[in-house]
Amino acid sequence: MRYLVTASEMRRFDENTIEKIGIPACVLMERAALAAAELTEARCDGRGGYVLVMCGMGNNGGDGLAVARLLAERDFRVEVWCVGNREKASPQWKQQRSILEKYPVEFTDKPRRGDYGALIDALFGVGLSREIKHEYAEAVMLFNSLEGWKLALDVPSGIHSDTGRVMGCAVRADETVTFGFCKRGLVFYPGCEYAGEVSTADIGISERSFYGRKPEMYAYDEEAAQLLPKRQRGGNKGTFGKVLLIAGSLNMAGAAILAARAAYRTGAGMVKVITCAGNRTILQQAVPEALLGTPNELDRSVEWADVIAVGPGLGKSAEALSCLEGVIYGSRLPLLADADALNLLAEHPELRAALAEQGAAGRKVILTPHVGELARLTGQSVSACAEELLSCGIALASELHAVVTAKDARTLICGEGHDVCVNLSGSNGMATAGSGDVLAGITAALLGQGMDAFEAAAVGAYIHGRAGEKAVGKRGEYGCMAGDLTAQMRY
Ligand SMILES: NC(=O)C1=CN([C@@H]2O[C@H](COP(=O)(O)OP(=O)(O)OC[C@H]3O[C@@H](n4cnc5c(N)ncnc54)[C@H](OP(=O)(O)O)[C@@H]3O)[C@@H](O)[C@H]2O)[C@@H](O)CC1
Ligand SMILES: Nc1ncnc2c1ncn2[C@@H]1O[C@H](COP(=O)(O)OP(=O)(O)O)[C@@H](O)[C@H]1O
Ligand SMILES: [K+]
Repeated sequence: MRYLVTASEMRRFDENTIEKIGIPACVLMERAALAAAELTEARCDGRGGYVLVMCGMGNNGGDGLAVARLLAERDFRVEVWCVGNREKASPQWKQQRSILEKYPVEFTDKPRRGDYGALIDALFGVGLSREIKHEYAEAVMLFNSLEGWKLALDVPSGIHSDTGRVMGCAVRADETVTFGFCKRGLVFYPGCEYAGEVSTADIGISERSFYGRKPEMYAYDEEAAQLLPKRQRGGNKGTFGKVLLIAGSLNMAGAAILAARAAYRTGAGMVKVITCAGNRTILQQAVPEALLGTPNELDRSVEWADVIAVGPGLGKSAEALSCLEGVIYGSRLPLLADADALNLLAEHPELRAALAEQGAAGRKVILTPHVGELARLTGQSVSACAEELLSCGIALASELHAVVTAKDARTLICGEGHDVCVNLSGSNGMATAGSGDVLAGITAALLGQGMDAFEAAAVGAYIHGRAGEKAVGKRGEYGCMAGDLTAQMRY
């Protein structure tokens, strides 16, 4: 698990480290600079050569000046390019600048070479507070146009460290070395594309610096796959969760097939699909392992199940609505609502209120909206929801007392009383119809195996993304279809 921090959280941890723990700010800066200098040396194969360091007037620029010094000591030929008004330079910047006087570096008002081995961006870090304009924008553009390996210190200049947005223009780096904790903007689009490969350097700011207030966002790495529910050796198909899937409508059998397969491939003991009569033959052929039922046997099926997933390809017919009413009013089983179940909830405030009441009373509920569904549920525009996925996800989770998997290229898992989990696995080859149905099946299966709703949603999103990465590895970004995801699932 890795923390993802905002600029203000990072500032708080910096201050705690300096003021409460007592590590001087210059020590932190020196350690940051050392990490960057070592990375630069490794990437330049110890060959020396010309290095350009572009520095702003804040502490990010101060880091840059310290890196310039360390590289000059390691036989690099260093050019330092300072951009901005010196009168506004930070105290640490001034200190680093005066130390640098004694070292053999060249100060330039504009880079003139075409053969830099490395270019270091230390214009702005977490202190970027507005759009980049005028001389700064020109500097960023010129920096980007130069050839050579580019390293950003802390954050590529111009990327908003909390959101990943481009503030006017931004440095395109090959690598970013971020200090202390990974900044949120380095994992969100488009920031992650500007950052290149990201590494986090330990500069002496650790969990010790939290002082009771830890970061509010994190992401799982590989370890998420280890969080799958343990499979009892002596178990049988009844032990591993009976998933009731209410999915598919006329001409939409595929959603039910994908979700059912995904649930089985995530360890569900039994999957029963309630779908319209017209889908029976195709479902039985495509997923012979699934049990089948019709909407008029809903009550009996609910009694049989351990978990209910409702919505993929369901449509919004009267029959679909009555199924949704049935699983809300007629059951307190863990419930996952996806796709058309969400669209129906958006149109039926009484159902939504009932679900909220059940969530408050402890029913495990997961909603898995994509941005369009979130827009219907929140009454905002699709573009507003895409821009504000985090606040929309948090608001919906707290209104319904539910876990919300707000799906996008970076899916956010939000739940009352939980920090936000960002899913970092996945690939753009998954932007293909039916990927969401696979996620619904995976998450429902985890819920059916007894996982806590938040963990089921977070681990589900992670393994879904991993399946997508493997499918894309096999079929390519263009060739990947949702069915390839279930084929690649292996734990
Ligand atoms: N604290 C610590 O102990 C440690 C901190 N560390 C390092 O410090 C970095 C944070 O430093 P920071 O807070 O000084 O902010 P930074 O990113 O340099 O930018 C501020 C400067 O930019 C300016 N400015 C902003 N936006 C602008 C715009 N659009 N256009 C033009 N100007 C703009 C702003 O000017 P102003 O807004 O005041 O006009 C100010 O001059 C952090 O990322 C890490 O690298 C590490 O050494 C580890 C220890
Ligand atoms: N570029 C991407 N990177 C990672 N995951 C993606 C990307 N694009 C789509 N996905 C994932 O694919 C799934 C698409 O779901 P959804 O939009 O509901 O599809 P559908 O409704 O067609 O089944 C979501 O889980 C989303 O996070
Ligand atoms: K930077």
